[in-house]
Amino acid sequence: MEALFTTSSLEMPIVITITAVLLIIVTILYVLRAESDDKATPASYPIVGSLFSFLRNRSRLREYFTELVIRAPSNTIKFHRLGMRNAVITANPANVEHLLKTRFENYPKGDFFSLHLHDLLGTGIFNADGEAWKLQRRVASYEFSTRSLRDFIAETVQREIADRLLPLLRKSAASTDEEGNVRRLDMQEVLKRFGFDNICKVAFGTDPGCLDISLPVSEFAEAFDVATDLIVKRFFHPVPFAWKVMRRLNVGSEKRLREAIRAVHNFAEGVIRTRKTEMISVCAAPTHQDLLSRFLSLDGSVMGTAQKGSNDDFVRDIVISFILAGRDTTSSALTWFFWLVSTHPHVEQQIEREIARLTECKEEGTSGFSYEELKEMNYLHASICESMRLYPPVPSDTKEALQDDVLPDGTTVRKGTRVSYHPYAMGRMESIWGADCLEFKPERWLKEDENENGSFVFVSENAFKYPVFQAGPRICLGKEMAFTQMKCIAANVIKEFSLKVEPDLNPKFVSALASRMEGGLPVKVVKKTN
Ligand code: HEM
Repeated sequence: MEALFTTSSLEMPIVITITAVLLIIVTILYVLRAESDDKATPASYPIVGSLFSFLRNRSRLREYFTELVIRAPSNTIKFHRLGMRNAVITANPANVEHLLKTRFENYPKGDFFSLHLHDLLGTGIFNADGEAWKLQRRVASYEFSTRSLRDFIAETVQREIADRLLPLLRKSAASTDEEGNVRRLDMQEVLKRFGFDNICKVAFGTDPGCLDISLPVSEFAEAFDVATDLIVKRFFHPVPFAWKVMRRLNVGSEKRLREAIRAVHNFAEGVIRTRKTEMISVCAAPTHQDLLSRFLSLDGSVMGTAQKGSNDDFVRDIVISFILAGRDTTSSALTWFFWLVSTHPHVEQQIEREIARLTECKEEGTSGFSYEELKEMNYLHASICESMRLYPPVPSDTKEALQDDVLPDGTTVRKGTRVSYHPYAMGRMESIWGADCLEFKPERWLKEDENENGSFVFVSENAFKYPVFQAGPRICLGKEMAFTQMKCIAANVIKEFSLKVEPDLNPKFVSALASRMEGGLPVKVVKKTN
């Protein structure tokens, strides 16, 4: 009895104290939240920041951010998260121009991004700022001149299409199951393999032969896949920087990542050694004029100004960066494009008409398309742009402020803040695209040709309203190459085949370094009769 009495006499004050403390905390949180100066900021609390909002929306973060920025009065939100720096996300074109052009020097990729990707990319262009970036940009730009693009289409893309892609699709069209139905093919996987073969030829002059299913799967391609998937996980870990501890202990995903990176580096270093020997034995005249040769031909002193490690490591990093930048972006764009075309038959018909018009004067037996013919395909160009508006291969991109700043819409940015622009949200904004912004309408990119009755020409959109390829000094270096390659594939496929998707397919947009369709794009390949 006495003991009981003693306990309850102690319990009461404890309960009261805990309740009072909780009430005070809740009140402080509420007041601080109400005092937050921001427009459509996710609910934020001291110390934990917007952690609860993120946890609640963790399975749909991109959609959540899209809703928030579209709702925000100036299409910009601010937040912070436990253990992370303050962050801003904007879908305001004036802010995007400010970040990517006007105050370009104040918004590099920054340490946060670079730290996460350094093990795989080192100081390659995709992960570099300052002098290292400038040098790579200047040297690599020759690889993307009009002349190089013309050769690239004729020698690389057309060959991959004629020798591998079209035979694979013909085989698929003829392959039936026990009930006589055409078997389905994962078009996303096919396009991904095409992209990898292609970019390896541009960067290295080597052909991993991923699209040739008679060859064994390339170890390099496999290791590259594992390495990129695992390194991206570092950004999405629930506990920021937990990956660093795992890396130190060499356990779990970090152990597998280390092995995959080793395999990627070994392969790249092997190619570099072979090429150097070739260059010496043919008196410094490289047999291939690809990115690798361009960088190996540079004077060591030029490289020395831009990098810290050995020249060979630097060249290796550069080449790997290019493979990463050019690998999944075009396949992602084309996967969504083919799905949209197959669900919008009038768009497919318009593209067919455009191809027929351009090929009617061609000599009998001439196959493929020249660089000039591809340039004239305005409707196809508009359809690809329209598809990337709704499904951008890079749905958002982040910079880091070097100094305090104020964005054109008045948002204050503290030094070290991570500022992202959001092409995915921007492609869905009425204020930019009008009331029909959620519809797939290639026509919005076309206007009547003043010189030719009944013809239409493509009209590009302001790059800061449509930053799908980024914009300003760091605009995607492979933009023209990507368009020529995508148009060449699309025109060849649509000319010969229809890709049929299940009518009730409701694909999910997921993103890592580049976006993709969850579960792939299963299609029935049907050969056209014409
Ligand atoms: C549809 C296809 C493509 C899209 C939408 C796209 C988009 C982008 C974007 C948004 C960036 C900026 C990324 C960042 O700084 O974080 C970028 C950079 C870059 N892209 Fe592309 N890209 C595509 C295809 C290609 C291809 C085929 C190549 C060829 C090699 C390529 C090479 C590069 C390079 C080298 C950079 C870095 C440029 C720099 O930092 O100066 N891209 N791209």
